[in-house]
Amino acid sequence: MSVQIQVTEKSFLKDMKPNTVLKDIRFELKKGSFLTMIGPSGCGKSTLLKIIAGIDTDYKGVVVIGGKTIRQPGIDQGFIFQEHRLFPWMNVEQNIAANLNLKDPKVKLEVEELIEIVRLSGYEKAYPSELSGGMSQRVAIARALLRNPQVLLLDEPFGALDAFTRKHLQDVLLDIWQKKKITMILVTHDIDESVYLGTELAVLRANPGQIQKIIPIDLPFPRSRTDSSFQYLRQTVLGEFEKTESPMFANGEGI
Ligand SMILES: Nc1ncnc2c1ncn2[C@@H]1O[C@H](COP(=O)(O)OP(=O)(O)OP(=O)(O)O)[C@@H](O)[C@H]1O
Repeated sequence: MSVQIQVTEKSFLKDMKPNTVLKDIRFELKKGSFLTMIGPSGCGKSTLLKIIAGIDTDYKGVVVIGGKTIRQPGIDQGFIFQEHRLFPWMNVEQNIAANLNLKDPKVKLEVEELIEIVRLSGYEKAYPSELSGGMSQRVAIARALLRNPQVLLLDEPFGALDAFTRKHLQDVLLDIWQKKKITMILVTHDIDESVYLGTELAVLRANPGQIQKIIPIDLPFPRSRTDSSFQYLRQTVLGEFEKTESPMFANGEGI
């Protein structure tokens, strides 16, 4: 399903006055795109994601997913947070099924398939306390996928993980994206991650949050971080960062 986003204005109250956080954000994604989004802290990335998810409806504009105007959260918009938010009293398969009945053979089969896709076979009966952060995040991803979302929205999903686990989960996510052909929108603070995953990359600037540039990432998959074309795109993204004039970008690290 295609995604059309038009956020003409989003404000929050600050010191009793409206403070414009997002302004004139307009873009369209084709079905199966993978948009990565980066920008300085506080530029409104999470707010934009919540608007697309239908969690925040207090803004001027419209979000249309597959021809339907989004006015509330729904199963078409899966949302993955930085922390996994699993139920501690449920095991892996119960967490994935959540409010769906695991005794239903169709649900059970789909849960089993997803456990394989997110590479958690053997951990079906494990509880969140027995899982690493990366494993827990894979459970959260499987739970969202079971609802067959049109769009999967991911807010810094790997931000709390170590570099090795993060790289592994990036490949798991790409695998899911290729198998399920879901449109993905992922917010990250990591330039490498944004170039490694995205088919297009949006750089946002702050005060108010606006799109600085949308950069197409035309590299074939699987991608190699050491390729000169990868490095070239990384530099292009860095150049756009510097234009956002945040001192945090100056050393070329993550944001
Ligand atoms: N519920 C709220 N009430 C008031 N202001 C808010 C609220 N949520 C976000 N803001 C403000 O909106 C701006 C954008 O916040 P948001 O969390 O979307 O930024 P972000 O780009 O995701 O930041 P970060 O990269 O640090 O996570 C910030 O100035 C923040 O203080």
